[in-house]
Amino acid sequence: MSIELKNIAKTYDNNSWILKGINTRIKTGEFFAIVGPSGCGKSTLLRMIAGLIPISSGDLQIDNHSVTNLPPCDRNLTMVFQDYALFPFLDVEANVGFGLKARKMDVVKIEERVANALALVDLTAVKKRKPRELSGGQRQRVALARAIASDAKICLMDEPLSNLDAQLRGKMRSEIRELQQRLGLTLIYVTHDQIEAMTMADRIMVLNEQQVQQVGSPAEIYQYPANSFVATFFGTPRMNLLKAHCTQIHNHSLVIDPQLSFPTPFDLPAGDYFIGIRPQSFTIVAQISKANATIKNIEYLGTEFIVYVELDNGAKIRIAAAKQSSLSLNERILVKTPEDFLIFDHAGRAISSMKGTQKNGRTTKQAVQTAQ
Ligand SMILES: Nc1ncnc2c1ncn2[C@@H]1O[C@H](COP(=O)(O)OP(=O)(O)OP(=O)(O)O)[C@@H](O)[C@H]1O
Repeated sequence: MSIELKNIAKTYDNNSWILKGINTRIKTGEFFAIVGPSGCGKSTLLRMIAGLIPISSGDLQIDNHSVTNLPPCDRNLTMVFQDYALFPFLDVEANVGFGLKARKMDVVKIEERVANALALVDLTAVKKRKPRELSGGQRQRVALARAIASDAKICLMDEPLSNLDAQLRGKMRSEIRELQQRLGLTLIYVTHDQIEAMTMADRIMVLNEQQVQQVGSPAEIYQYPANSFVATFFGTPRMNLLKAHCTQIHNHSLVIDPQLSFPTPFDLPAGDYFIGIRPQSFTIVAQISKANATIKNIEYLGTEFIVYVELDNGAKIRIAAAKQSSLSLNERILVKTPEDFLIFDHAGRAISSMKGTQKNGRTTKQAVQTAQ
């Protein structure tokens, strides 16, 4: 079942907008993540889709029919909450079958559906236990089983893994993804965790400052972020964002002074910009004669080092270095201009991915030069 959000907006007090102009179409069978920082309105949007709170303006359609004014029970969807919302006095089986019983479904049919759902999430052995007798991961699975048993084709999940430890979160991520695929669910998944969104979703909607910043596949969002907010929200460690200035240069040579200089393959008007560089895109050369930076801190992460570097102009950058690197604190190094970088205008809007880009085959007479 597809879901369409048409110009949806929300205000709680008729004064300030929590969300505005939210437009998107979620396709049948899609795993769609809604991501953004705390307080950006993710849960509000999900609750409006569920019908738990009213939509202030705009229209919500499921399979091309408006459901904006329908109660939750008529929207053919189910929801998994952050705290799982299990009844403590009911055992696992009764929790999973609760909604079906409330819908007055035939008892034999309920038993069959519950048994199937519990088998799918591997909980048959603990079906007589109360929620307090389960681990966090098992409680999470009961909530999943309840969603599965409802047989709704749309499932909404609000930070369902945030109460679990890192190891279990990793395991549950792939279990949820696998279930979603197997059952052909249209799944809308709210999280503030960019890694969760990147690893699970077919497409991601990034929310910030009341608005949609970008909708795209994980690869599109990572490689072609629409703006500097999206660029720095995704990726670990965070993308470096350096203030830059574009100057006219002469004789096709590039302005190097004082630090890194970035050749732009097309003309840019003179002015202020930001250069975005992933920490993995830098290379460091331990070459004291041409050094342009100093190592200020080194973090060992097992597979790589994160090296915190200060360029001689005072700009601070994060560099991901291979674990074989032998670098030491306060060492003078040469940071080379990376080939792979993004350019944003002064307001943070992406101008272009620069890797391999060449407009009209022309050599540029401009360079974007980092400034502090
Ligand atoms: N019932 C309410 N009345 C008034 N304001 C509310 C209400 N619920 C949420 N808000 C406000 O709406 C904004 C968005 O809240 P929401 O819970 O949707 O954000 P979120 O992105 O899900 O945050 P988090 O990741 O921290 O859960 C916040 O500023 C919050 O204070």
